[in-house]
Amino acid sequence: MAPSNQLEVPQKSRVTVVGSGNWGSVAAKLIAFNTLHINSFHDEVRMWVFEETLPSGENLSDVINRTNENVKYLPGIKLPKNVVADPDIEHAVRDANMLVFVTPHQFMEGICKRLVGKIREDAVAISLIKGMEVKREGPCMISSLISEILGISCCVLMGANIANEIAVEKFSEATVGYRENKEIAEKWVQLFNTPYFMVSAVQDVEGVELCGTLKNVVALAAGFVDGLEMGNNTKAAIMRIGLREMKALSKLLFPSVKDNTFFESCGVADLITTCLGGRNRRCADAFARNGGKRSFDELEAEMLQGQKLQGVSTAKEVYEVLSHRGWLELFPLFTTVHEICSGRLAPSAIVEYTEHSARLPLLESPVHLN
Ligand SMILES: NC(=O)C1=CN([C@@H]2O[C@H](COP(=O)(O)OP(=O)(O)OC[C@H]3O[C@@H](n4cnc5c(N)ncnc54)[C@H](O)[C@@H]3O)[C@@H](O)[C@H]2O)C=CC1
Ligand SMILES: O=C(CO)COP(=O)(O)O
Repeated sequence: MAPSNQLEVPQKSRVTVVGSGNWGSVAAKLIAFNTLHINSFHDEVRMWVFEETLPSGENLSDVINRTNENVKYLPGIKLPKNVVADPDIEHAVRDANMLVFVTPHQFMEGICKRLVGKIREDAVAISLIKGMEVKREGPCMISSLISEILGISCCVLMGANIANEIAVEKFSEATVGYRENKEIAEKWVQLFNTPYFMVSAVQDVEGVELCGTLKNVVALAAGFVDGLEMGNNTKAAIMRIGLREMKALSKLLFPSVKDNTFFESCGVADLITTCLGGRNRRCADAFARNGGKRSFDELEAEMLQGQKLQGVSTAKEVYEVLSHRGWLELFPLFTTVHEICSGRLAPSAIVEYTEHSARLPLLESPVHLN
């Protein structure tokens, strides 16, 4: 029997980051700084790498571990030495009780299915992923997908977070969304918060996640306007109307979504930064300048070098939800963005249809629509 005067040492939390793209690598950098400095976390941060062979013939994960740099997705930034790249996903998650999911959203269902039965029983998750899946029953947010497939609680972290800016430690803010357990949310805040990355928590997981997801569709609209050289007033109009549609759709889908969430970093601030400086905006700008003649797949491959756009597939997913529920006419901006991306309308349609949207008196009383 253990001597009765022996103090029980609390177990340190072990963190694994599932994903190592542009934001995934920066998230690992933020987290690894904190795990080194906060006693309740184990120093090492595992980062699962979707393995690929670099032009040099080396594996990406080997290069990250040798150079402490993700030379493909975050070149020029040193990662702390306690970030360990691991190409074996089951091995990477095995010992972790805090799982940070940060991959493009289209890969998450497959990843979760691979992890069933492979994670610790006491594991909790957070999703940094901006996107959704559409099932026969309706939209399924990525945090719900994680919770449902893996049977664990899942918070979200979203915000005005262009990864390359946070990588060089420029100040920004982020919002953690949680469902019930404030203690877990506070632990996530502690894990991410640094002097240049200010994180706060709100009890509105769907509101936070829908903000992060839907703003990518508005960013495409903003990019079209830039590509058409329509100027700042038009772009501001697109952002305002987009925000209105974001709020209306979020509340229609989840009546519990709170108005205040749209004023957090995950809301209006993320919308602004993505419409000014994001990848979705940049590719949509090029799409419009080419008169819609080069596909988004082609532009993504050429302009992003392996990084992935989320807005184009999200626009399609949103369109499916709207169409299934008979709401297309209530959301002209969201609808038009998908129709432009899929080649049914010219990029200039964004303004014609948005003018129509601006005149719609709708969406303040969504209860009528259910
Ligand atoms: N980059 C940014 O500034 C920000 C991104 N986000 C969100 O974070 C999420 C992840 O984006 P990033 O880290 O930027 O990724 P990324 O777009 O830079 O990189 C793509 C990633 O997907 C991986 N990949 C490619 N094929 C795969 C497959 N079949 N299965 C699994 N993984 C595969 C690649 O290895 C790479 O890690 C997205 O939802 C994005 O919207 C959120 C905030 C900021
Ligand atoms: O989500 C982002 C910033 O918060 C990044 O947006 P992009 O994927 O358009 O670059």
